[in-house]
Amino acid sequence: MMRAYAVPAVRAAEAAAMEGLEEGELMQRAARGLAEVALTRLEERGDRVVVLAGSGDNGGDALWAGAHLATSDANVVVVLVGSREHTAGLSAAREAGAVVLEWRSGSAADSVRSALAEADVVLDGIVGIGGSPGLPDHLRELPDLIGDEAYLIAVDLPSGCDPAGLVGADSIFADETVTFSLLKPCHLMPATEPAVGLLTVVDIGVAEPSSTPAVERLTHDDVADLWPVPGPADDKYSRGVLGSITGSSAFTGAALLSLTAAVTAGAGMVRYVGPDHPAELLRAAVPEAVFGDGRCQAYVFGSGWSAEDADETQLSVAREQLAGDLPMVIDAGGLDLLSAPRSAPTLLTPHAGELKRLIERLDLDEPAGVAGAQAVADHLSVTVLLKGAVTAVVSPSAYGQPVRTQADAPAWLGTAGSGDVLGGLAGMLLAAGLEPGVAGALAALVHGAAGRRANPGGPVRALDVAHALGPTIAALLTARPRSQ
Ligand SMILES: NC(=O)C1=CN([C@@H]2O[C@H](COP(=O)(O)OP(=O)(O)OC[C@H]3O[C@@H](n4cnc5c(N)ncnc54)[C@H](O)[C@@H]3O)[C@@H](O)[C@H]2O)[C@@H](O)CC1
Repeated sequence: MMRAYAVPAVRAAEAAAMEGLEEGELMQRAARGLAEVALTRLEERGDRVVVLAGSGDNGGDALWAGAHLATSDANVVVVLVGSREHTAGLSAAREAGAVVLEWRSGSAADSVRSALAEADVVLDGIVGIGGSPGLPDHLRELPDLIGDEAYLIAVDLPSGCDPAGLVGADSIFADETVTFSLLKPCHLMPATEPAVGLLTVVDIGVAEPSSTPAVERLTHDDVADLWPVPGPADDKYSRGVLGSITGSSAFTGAALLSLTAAVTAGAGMVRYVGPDHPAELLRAAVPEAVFGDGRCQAYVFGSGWSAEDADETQLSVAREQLAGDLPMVIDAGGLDLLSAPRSAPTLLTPHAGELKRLIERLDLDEPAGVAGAQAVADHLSVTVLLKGAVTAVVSPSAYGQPVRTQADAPAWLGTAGSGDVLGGLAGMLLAAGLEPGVAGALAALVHGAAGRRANPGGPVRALDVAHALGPTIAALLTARPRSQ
């Protein structure tokens, strides 16, 4: 499990770690760890380093690391970009032989431009967790000035990223981010993670807070502890029966993909509710399915139909179940049916466009992203799984749960029908008794992993992803035994 903590919790943990240490010791540890990483990255690249140093302690880390690098014979140019700088760090860098330039306002001098264009490694110490979203105005052109060959290491976080990870803004896009002991939300959130690059954690001795993290991410090692593995006393009913109200005459494939995913991922049983056209196809393609409504432990509905042209039986079963108390995954067209809070466990699975529509229909204030998903989750008392390259699972604030994010999927998974597979998979997990937050995160992880396994390094079709679920789950379950 990866956990990221909000800035106040990080600051409190750092303050606790500093008690009993000499002043500046944490910064020294951070700078040494950072310099070690930079030295390794320099090995095959050259010896020219540019240190971009801002006003705060983040700049201090970068300056001290610059001093270490200069002592190790790197050719270091410091560029001071803030209104002031960490005095001791700057003196150390100077004494170690670094050249010091300034770019505090306006456009960059030629000396700064050529240092940036020729750098082998750039350390971004402009701003860290004390920063607000966006680069300072005068540094907007900075990303264009850094040579294509340079390896860009962000100190703690890429400057310009919202530390909370909620707002996308102009920022540095790093090849690697070196952070210290604790992850921050921006490292794992959809709006900011793309700027982070490879994430390296240097342990500087700050202990993990005991408070709830702001963001959590499941890793492959967590799957065995969470996946509903049947025991000898189980049968198809106790394992969970999923009702799938998916597909339509126009979108027959959505039903096929949803059911195939649920069956392949290990549903005890799947009941299909829908018109003849997908049903005939399903009788041949998913012989395990049972047709017509009946006793279920959870439902998935909405994939492959819209509320305007859905089949009448589908609509009436969906509406009846919506008013009932069974867990549900609500996908695609089904999202239009929900306007009032639901007390039973509910997982909505919109993509960004569907979330935007939902926010507009519900007349909520937040525009989009994780904040938008949170507003919907709070308004409807549901868990929202916002699909994307980084998928976020957001539960109502009252639950006190962290935002869960997963980034397991190759970009090839952005293909028609992929979401139908995810819906069937998540539905199967709800039917097995998992709560929506865990079911959503686990489904996103397994879906992404199956997307890789279906055709490593190349394009995938959704049906292959659904077929890859069984072997993917087996591999995840057998890679590490369940904890006791
Ligand atoms: N507290 C500690 O013990 C440790 C702190 N560390 C470092 O300290 C950093 C936090 O230091 P600070 O609290 O000084 O904060 P920062 O270094 O992130 O920066 C705050 C400074 O940047 C300015 N600033 C804010 N937003 C800006 C923006 N968008 N553009 C430009 N300037 C902006 C502020 O006016 C302030 O001067 C961490 O990210 C980490 O790198 C590390 O040394 C590890 C130990």
